[in-house]
Formats: sequence, C-alpha cells, structure tokens
Amino acid sequence: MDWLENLRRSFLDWDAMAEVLPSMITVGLKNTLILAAASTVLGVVIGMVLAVMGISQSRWLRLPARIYTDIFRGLPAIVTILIIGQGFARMGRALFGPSPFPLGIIALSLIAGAYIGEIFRSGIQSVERGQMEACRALSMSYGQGMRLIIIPQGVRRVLPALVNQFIGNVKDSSLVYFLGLLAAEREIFRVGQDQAVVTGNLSPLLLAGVFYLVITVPLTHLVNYIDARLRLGRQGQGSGAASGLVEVTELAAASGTQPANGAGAARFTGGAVKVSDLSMSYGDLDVLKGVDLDIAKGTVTCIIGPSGSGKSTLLRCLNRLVEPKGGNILLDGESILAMKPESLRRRVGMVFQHFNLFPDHTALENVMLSLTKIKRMPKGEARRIAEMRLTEVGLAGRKDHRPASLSGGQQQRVAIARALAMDPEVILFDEVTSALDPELVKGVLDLMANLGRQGMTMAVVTHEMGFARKVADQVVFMDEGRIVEAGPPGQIFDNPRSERLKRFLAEVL
Ligand SMILES: Nc1ncnc2c1ncn2[C@@H]1O[C@H](COP(=O)(O)OP(=O)(O)OP(=O)(O)O)[C@@H](O)[C@H]1O
Repeated sequence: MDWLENLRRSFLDWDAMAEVLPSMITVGLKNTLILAAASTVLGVVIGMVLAVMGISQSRWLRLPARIYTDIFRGLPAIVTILIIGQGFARMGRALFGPSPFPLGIIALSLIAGAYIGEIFRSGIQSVERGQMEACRALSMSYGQGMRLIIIPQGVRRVLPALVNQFIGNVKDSSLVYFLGLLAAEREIFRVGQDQAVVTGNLSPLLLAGVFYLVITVPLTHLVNYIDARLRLGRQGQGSGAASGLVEVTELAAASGTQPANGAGAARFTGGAVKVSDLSMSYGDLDVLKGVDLDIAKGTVTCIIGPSGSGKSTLLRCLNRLVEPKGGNILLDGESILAMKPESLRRRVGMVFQHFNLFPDHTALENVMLSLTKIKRMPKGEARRIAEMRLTEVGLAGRKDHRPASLSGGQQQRVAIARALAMDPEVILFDEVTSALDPELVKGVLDLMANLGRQGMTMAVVTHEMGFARKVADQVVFMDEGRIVEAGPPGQIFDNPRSERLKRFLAEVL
C-alpha cells in the first residue's frame, strides 16, 4: 500500500496545509475576492454599455460592440491577460506603480465585460414585447418602461448567468499569477503553488482547490434561491392558481362591493371618441383604409371581423401604440394626434389578450405602479386605491400574489384593475378572453359588462358574439381594413346587410 501512503503524503499533508492556511486566508482569499469582485463590477459596467450598444438602432453602435465582443470572447483568457499585463506594463507602472495587480483587474474586466454584455443583451431581449406595450399603455415613457420594468426583468432573468460569470472570474483570477504578482498580492492559487514548491508536495494546492470550491459552490445555491424567490414572490410555490369554481365565488363576493347595476348607477364619466378617415400601414401593407367610427360617451362598442381585418390595429391607433398614417381621432373633441402620447394614455387605458402583467410584481404592485410612478401619488394613497380596484374585481384576497400564481382569469382581472386605477375615460379591450380557459371567460366578461353598465366608454375587439349581442351599444364589423357595417347588435346579428357580414356570421355563429 505504498502508493496509498505516497498519495496521502502528496495531497493530504495536514502540516503543510496548516502552515499555509493563514496566508491562504489573509492574502490568497482576500486578493482572489478583490480580483473577482473588482473585475465583475467593472465587467458589469462594460457589459451594460455593450448591451445598450448591441440593441441600439444604430449600426455604428452595434458594430463596435460586436467587434469588441468577438475579440474578447474569442481570445483565451491567458492571452488577453498576458497581452494587457505585459504589453501595457510600462503604462501600468506609470499609472499604478510596480504592482501588476491593477492591470490584471483590467484584463479580467475586459474579458468579463464581453460575456456580461451578451448576458445582459439576451436578458433584455428575452423580455416579451408585450411588457413594453403594457408600460406604454400605462403612459410610461420608453425610458421609464426600460428602467422600471424591462431592464430589472432582464437582469433578474440573467442573475444566475451573472453569478456564473463571477464564479468564472474567481477561477480566471488564478491566471493573473502569470503577471508575477508581488507577495502581498498573491491570489489563492499562487499562495498554494508557492507553498507547494517549499514543502515539495501538492497539499497546499489541494487546499487552494478547496478554497475555490468554498467560494463557488454556496454561490450557485444562493443564486438558485434568489432566482426562485424573485420569480415566485414571498409566498412561494404553495399558492397555486385557484380553480375556475373558486373564481366564481370571488366574483360573486366582489359584485356585492360594487355599486348597484342598472339605471342611475353611472360611476364613470366616459369620454367620446370620433375616428375619421383613419389610415395606417405597416411598411407597404395598408392595414386601415379610411375608417370612420363614432363611439358615444359611456357606451360599449364591440369590434368584430375576420382575423387580419385590422381590428387590433384600429384599437392601437386609439391610444397611439401605433401611429396612424392619415385621418384624425378626437377624444372629447380634441385631436389625440396633437397630444403627448403619455398624456393621451392616461385618459385611454388598455387591456391585452395576454394580460401583460409585470411578473416580478404582486397583483397590488401591478396596480399601484403607475399611480406612484406616473401619477406621483404617495404610496399610502396609491395602495388604498389599488386595494379598492382589486376588491372590485374580486381579488382583494390575492393582492400579494404574483401573476405566476394566479389563473389566467385572475390575471386578466388584475389587468383590468390596473387599467381602471388610472381613472381612464376610455378603455380598450383587445381580445381579452381569447387566451383564457373556457370556464374563466365568463368572469372576465361579466366584469366588463358591469363596467359598461357603470358608464365606462369601452372599445372591445372580441370573438365573443354572445357578449357583443348582450352588452354592446354598437357593433362594428371590419373587413380588409374597412368598417363594412356598424349598428346596434340587433341589426348586425339579425339583419346583416352585406354579403361579407352574412358570410362571417355564418362562420362564427
Ligand atoms: N407589427 C406588425 N408589423 C407588420 N404587420 C403587422 C403588424 N401587426 C399586424 N400586422 C398585420 O396587419 C394586419 C392587421 O392586423 P391586426 O392585428 O390589426 O388584425 P386583427 O383584425 O386584429 O386580427 P387578429 O384577430 O388576428 O388579431 C394583418 O395582416 C397583420 O399581419
């Protein structure tokens, strides 16, 4: 068993380990952490700049970012460290004195920046397009949307990858040893290696390995924990979505808190919308071709029509999520084209097919956000209003849930509460029940019908013909970018005049 004893002496010489332990901690560990932390922080700064350049519209910003990334990601770390450490040694000495430590940090940062830039870029680009649309519909500017929602969400998504990058920097810091660090600047590997030479065995190096693992392994677990916490919120996975039947109870309870329905129950002071000769195109594709539409104050207009007929585009013109090419839209007699889009969107709310709730925020925070950030309300008052709106949609009991732990129907009701919280004069609903399971549709439609009865001006793109017949004051049939027929539900559904509407109704009814 000589070989076993040999191995033990080479790797598990406790005395050699004990001897190196103090300098491993006070010099090696300290310096490794300084190298890794400093290069990660600098790398994050470089990475942020690269990511912003990388997603920019301008080719002249994208190109240098691309070249930088290709170079520093493509070169082996040791090559970059030697080129920077030795090639710029004279400049380094002039700037930082005899220590190669700062140049080592710069080299590690340049490498880390290339990776972190790509991490940020993919994180930001992976945030669904609907998130920015929701921000804009809540009257945030592009910058506010980026700062409050898109970048935090992107960064949260890439948090595990960023910690991996830090771990990579911890390991790469061992390469700075090639620059010939001064005794006080040795990192973990160098301390272990120097001592291995003195003792003639590898135990100090094994101890160095253990030190690396002690830093890196807990970090990976920590990041998994943080990631789960950020994604699911404090209540964690236990709070699964409720069944459709629970939702019926929630809504029944909520209707008790709402003003009585029927005549005289008007609560909103809706605005009137007048669309004239509206046209819009995506590039060469003419999507709206001269649309005229009157939506009287406090009425519900349902827009129906085949897929691709331009219904959503018409809706998006009403809050200028897309810009019309020609024609005009008046809101209470005032042209919306002359308004600042952000001011317009305070008055015209929107609810989307895919809810577009902010996943890192609870239901309450989703509703509060635009009150505190856009309307600049004090937190307490915003909370009071948000709680009231959530109670009205039957979700008071779920205010601390994140979207991921709510059903589709509940998420859509939070989205309605979020739009209502801004006190809009008009709400646009874009196929808001199309993504819901059948048993959840009724709850959302009932809620919308109730809003209509309370005097909200509503423009509703829908495939729910039963809803249109029952709730709409006016039904508009669109085809190929034009309004083909408009009138009260009785006329549209029971006495269609045009062949196209007859054919459409034959298909959908
Ligand atoms: N961002 C876009 N870029 C280019 N074309 C688009 C874009 N959005 C929509 N379109 C096209 O414009 C036309 C009208 O789309 P729109 O979504 O307004 O129709 P829709 O009646 O709402 O249809 P659906 O019921 O399928 O949503 C379609 O041909 C669609 O492919």
